[in-house]
Amino acid sequence: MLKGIGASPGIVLGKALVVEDTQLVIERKAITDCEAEVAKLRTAVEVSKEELTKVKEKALAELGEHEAEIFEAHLLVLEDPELVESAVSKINDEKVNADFALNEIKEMFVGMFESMDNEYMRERAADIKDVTNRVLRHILGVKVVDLADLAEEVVLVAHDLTPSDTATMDKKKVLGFLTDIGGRTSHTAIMSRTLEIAAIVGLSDATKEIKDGDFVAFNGDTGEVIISPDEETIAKYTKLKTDFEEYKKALELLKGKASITTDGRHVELAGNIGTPGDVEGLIKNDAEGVGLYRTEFLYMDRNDFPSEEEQYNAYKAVLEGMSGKPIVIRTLDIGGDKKLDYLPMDEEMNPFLGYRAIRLCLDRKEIFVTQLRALYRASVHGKLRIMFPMISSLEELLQAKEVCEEVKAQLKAEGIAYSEGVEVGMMIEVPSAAVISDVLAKHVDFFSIGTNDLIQYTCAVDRMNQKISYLYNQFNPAVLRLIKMVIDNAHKEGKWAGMCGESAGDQLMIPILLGFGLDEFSMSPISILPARKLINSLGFEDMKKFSEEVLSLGTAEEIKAYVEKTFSK
Ligand SMILES: C=C(OP(=O)(O)O)C(=O)O
Ligand SMILES: [Mg+2]
Repeated sequence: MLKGIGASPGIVLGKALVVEDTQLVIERKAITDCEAEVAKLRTAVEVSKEELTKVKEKALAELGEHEAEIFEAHLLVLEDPELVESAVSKINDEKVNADFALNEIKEMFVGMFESMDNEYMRERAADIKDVTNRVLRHILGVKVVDLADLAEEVVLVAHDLTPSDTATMDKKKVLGFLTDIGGRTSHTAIMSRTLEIAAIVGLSDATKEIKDGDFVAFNGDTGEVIISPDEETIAKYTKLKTDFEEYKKALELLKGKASITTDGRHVELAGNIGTPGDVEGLIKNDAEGVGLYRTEFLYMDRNDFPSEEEQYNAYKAVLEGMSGKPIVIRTLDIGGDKKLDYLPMDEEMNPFLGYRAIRLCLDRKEIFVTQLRALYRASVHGKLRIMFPMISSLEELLQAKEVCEEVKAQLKAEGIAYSEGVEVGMMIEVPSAAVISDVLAKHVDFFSIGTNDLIQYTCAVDRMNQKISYLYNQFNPAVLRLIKMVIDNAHKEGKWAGMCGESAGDQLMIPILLGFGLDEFSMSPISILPARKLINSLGFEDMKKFSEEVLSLGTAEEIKAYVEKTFSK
């Protein structure tokens, strides 16, 4: 049995597909039949082209133009005669095997592009490497795990999954994810919840312990994986799976119902998304709005900044897709662990404490202005709320708001329409902002508490570091006091307070947050109906008392135990 961190609920029984970075072994061989080697190369190129065309069409249909662009770039590389014909000449001139010839040409081009003083060209090197490796695998007969074209239903086992893996894979065939690294708030974990695919992350050596084709059973809630389970275990997991499916059916009945406590307090249950494509999941789960649209995904996996028009279209799609429900769109939160290939940044000792998010946007104002123009232009298509990430002082907030005013003035001068009703708010994820939230509340329409970062900054504990993850605890009394303070300060100024960190959708945190008076809870779409079920069963007045008791406790452990004891009833 393996134990990791339950990242996305669900009971899964299925066959494992271990996604490894297969090392290609390429040797120089003297050959006599050049024609046969050239044919081998050409066939492999054709097969790769067919594969890429299929993947591209699929990405275009399911995910949109931007995701499909990666594959278009790969196809262009294969269609470039320079690459393939150079390899053909090498086979004929030097009498060498096809894989060796292609690999040499690859190395030459990659070296050339990598040494160029141009970010875009350096990026091309990665495309050439990727696509030629695909061809090489075909020449060598190395099994290519094409996540977009899976033959049967599988449980993906990987060291980690990249954003392009999760973007391109065939979601209908993927029963679940098991990864070696990651925590509850890592990319794979967030993605698995968005896609509603059961997942366990942080398993340490799942890729070593689980062999390709092994039958596995796992529980995405508890983080337990059983490799080659016996009959009794299979029966147990099958029963759990049925129970889970019944629970999901009960949740279905809550669609269209209000999120209201037994004594009549309404709250808003919104969803967190990364791309316009995620709106479908929100509608399916009856979200009452979007509480966090992480726009950085628009900027990732590409060669240059997205244009104003491209951004406008993405924001418009979300606003329209949610038919007038409120949509909080967060301005670019890049830096820390989220890097852009085309935006070179200095090495930093502490990237999470460094040049990121609003700091970067205020410094590189042109990036910020383009995004804000797109946002205000899109505002006429729905109910937009703009939110700034990582604000740590009043000065930063005022500067960011000033840029909004400049953008509005620009649009007005150009005769471009925007809505006057756009709310402007900020995330509370830095302790200094929480501490002066009484002052900040006067200048915003709302706060949204980002516990993922607030916990790491309050407790000085890196949210990605497994070794100290025992210190990363949402029940930490210091964190809870800050949350309560922020909500109270918002309310004193007549503003609303929400939360878009992972804690907002946590069944053990919801009773406390409700008692603190949180107005909006924004979470992974799959957590919405379970949250509604819970809230509908709780009394606001009872939770107020309960949360006061929680605040009187001294340690995270005591608090967690107290919540568990109270709600296990
Ligand atoms: C929602 C948050 O932002 P992110 O997870 O994108 O850093 C947070 O910090 O809680
Ligand atoms: Mg954050």
